[in-house]
Amino acid sequence: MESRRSSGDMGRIASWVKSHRPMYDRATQHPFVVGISDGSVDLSAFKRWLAQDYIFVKEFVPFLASVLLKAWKHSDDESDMEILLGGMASLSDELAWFRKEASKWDVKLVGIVPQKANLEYCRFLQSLMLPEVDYAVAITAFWAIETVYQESFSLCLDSSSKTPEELMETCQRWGSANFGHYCRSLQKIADRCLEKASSDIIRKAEEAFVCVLEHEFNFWNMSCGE
Ligand SMILES: Cc1ncc(CN)c(N)n1
Repeated sequence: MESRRSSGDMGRIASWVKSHRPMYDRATQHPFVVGISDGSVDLSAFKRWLAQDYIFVKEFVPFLASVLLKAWKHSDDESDMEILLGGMASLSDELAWFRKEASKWDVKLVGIVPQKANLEYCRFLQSLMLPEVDYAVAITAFWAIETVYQESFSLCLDSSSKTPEELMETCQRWGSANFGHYCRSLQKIADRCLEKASSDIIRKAEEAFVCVLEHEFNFWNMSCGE
């Protein structure tokens, strides 16, 4: 994949969102999410997503720990640690929320087998945890993973959406303005790291971004039962 220079005042991340727009939209406006926002979602798909995402989030914790470790070792800005620690605290909250939500929907979380798309996504996370993966690459992937959920679930909070009341809490968790602010902080960190990165690291970060979009799309498809 060719690495492009970011154009004008646009940061590297915004330029990638622009140049990969079709893939970005495919990941952030998936029929699963559109179904939540227009009220047509199949509740069995929602329950499948809930159980599979719980498995994913459990894997996401060590991934974020590896990003934190990289920030501690390589970041030149102390506020990165603060932002990432805040992210770790919300993951702890998120896991508790999954358990509560699962009991509300009568979804079993124990003994659930991860499906293929989930396994592949978790394997990708594990590959990014390796110490040789640069901080700029890992933080770009982290930003992308959080942002896909932010963009997706914020769709369901639009004034024109018909999101069912019982799914509003799910949508607020990732679609809220607060979570949006957090994602923009991650984007700033990623842009700052990429500004100083070599062309090889920039190329790897762009590849990681594209891989996240692909995995997120597959994850939604899996949730729909495809
Ligand atoms: C698959 C997936 N992608 C992103 C997120 C947001 N942390 C999540 N919970 N699950």
